[in-house]
Amino acid sequence: MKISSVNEMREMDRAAIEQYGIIEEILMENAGLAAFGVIAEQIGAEGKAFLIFCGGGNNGGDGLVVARKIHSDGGKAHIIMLGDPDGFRGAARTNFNIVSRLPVTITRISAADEVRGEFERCDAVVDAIFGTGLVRDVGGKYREIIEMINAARKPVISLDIPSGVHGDTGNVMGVSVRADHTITFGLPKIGNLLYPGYALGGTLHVTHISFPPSLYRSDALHMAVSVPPALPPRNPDGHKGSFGDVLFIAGAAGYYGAPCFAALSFMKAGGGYARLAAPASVTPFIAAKGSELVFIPQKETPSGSIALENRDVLTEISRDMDMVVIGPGISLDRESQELVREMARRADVPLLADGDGITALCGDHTEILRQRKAPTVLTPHMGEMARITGLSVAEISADKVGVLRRTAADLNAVIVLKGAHTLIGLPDQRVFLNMSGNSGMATAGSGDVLTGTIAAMFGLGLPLADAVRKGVFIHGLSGDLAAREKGEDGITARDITEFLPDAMKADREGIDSGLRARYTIDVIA
Ligand SMILES: NC(=O)C1=CN([C@@H]2O[C@H](COP(=O)(O)OP(=O)(O)OC[C@H]3O[C@@H](n4cnc5c(N)ncnc54)[C@H](O)[C@@H]3O)[C@@H](O)[C@H]2O)[C@@H](O)CC1
Ligand SMILES: [K+]
Repeated sequence: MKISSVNEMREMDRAAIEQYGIIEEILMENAGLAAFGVIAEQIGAEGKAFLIFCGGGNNGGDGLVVARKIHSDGGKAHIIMLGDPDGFRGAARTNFNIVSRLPVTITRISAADEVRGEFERCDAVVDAIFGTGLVRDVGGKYREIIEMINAARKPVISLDIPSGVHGDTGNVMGVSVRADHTITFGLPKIGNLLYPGYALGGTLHVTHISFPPSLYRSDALHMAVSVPPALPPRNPDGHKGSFGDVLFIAGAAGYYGAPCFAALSFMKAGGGYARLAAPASVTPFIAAKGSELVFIPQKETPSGSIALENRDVLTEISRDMDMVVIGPGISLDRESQELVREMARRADVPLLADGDGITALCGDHTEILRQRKAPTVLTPHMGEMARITGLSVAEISADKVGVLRRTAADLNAVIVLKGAHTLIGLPDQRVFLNMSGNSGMATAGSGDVLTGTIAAMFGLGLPLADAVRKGVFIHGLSGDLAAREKGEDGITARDITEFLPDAMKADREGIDSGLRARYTIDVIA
């Protein structure tokens, strides 16, 4: 499913109206009707009392449609007008005129306290205060009302997006409604799916409000929920080289975990042949944990990191590889950092840089990436993304998708921006949002497991961009399977690695309905 920005959704609304003559009243009716469907299913309508908080824009207009439907189906709708109804235009005005003639209570309030007592008498709250038109931080009576809604402990249904969440970022503009269900219109907006917005929305439902598919599936929409292609079948006649031959250049004195998790995860996720080039003195420690790996002990710097003088041998080996992974635990040693850059210049096979490997390629050195002929994959977390782009974390957070899109295109790299709902940016400007995974995976070494998993997907034969998306998905699935067994609190990188075979099996044989529901977005009429 595609994901839309606020502007793209405005453009779709405009196109629906102008190109197809689907007038605004129809769109708003569809929106309200779908929302009412969820309300009827979750709460019921007949004999139930609802508080419907409406702002002064079209989101409020949607709320008025819901109020009409509730009334029509035998429920009690009490509309609380926060905005000025004189400001309603178009379809919202039409709906306000209708509800004004119905025996529906409309209370216009200037202070939150005026409705404090109402919450006790209602069965559920409809949040139609702000939608995609939210432009500044929420304050004054709006803030108080939102805090009151959250404190009331009644079921809350948000229309389009929880009021207070920004549609393009998922960030909270001062304060936000916390909903049990959100019905979003047309397509999910970025803010419905990025945290914290995603978590604040409860269960997300999408209705296409009768847009034709040519609009909501348009190629002009660059962002989508990541649904990676199926795993290629394993060749029954294959040998270890048929499932990927990957060189991992990783590790330093004191950093045994990262190289070990990266290379072992590659094996656990179905990869064939992992060669690990780690400092000679570190190799025996890793070998004790992973005798399945093939070791290429490296000459060391005085600090115990991989020395630059290994570059020719590593370049030679890289020629026969399907992929080179560089960076997990490689340290910030000056020589090792230079080695990363040298390998990025020299490796003419796909290169995946992670951790300290990314650091080596930031700042003035990004030019090396632009000049690479073979594909590059980078797997930064937010801090590393800040280093790559020269922006602050706050600046990225204010436009995560835009920054990712521009950077992937600029560096001609596939960039995995790690976090809850990891984003994958491709050089052709497309951005995918991954739905698997959980908070327990925010743990040391988790990124190294991801690196190995992506390499394995490539080794199994998926094209690079698909392999990256699949790797991100399988990594999250593995974490979800681990969490189901152990709970989210205690998951370690080792658990994520250990569950990779189960994740692969589940992916091949069918993911159970509980998890599948979490990974897909509910579409309603
Ligand atoms: N054709 C369309 O455009 C459709 C739009 N729909 C609804 O329309 C919504 C967008 O409508 P609008 O663009 O009118 O915007 P909203 O209804 O989201 O809100 C805009 C209103 O809130 C005010 N506002 C913004 N931030 C504020 C703040 N921090 N404090 C106080 N007031 C603030 C604005 O001045 C404006 O009056 C969507 O989210 C969706 O719910 C749906 O009806 C479907 C069709
Ligand atoms: K809302």
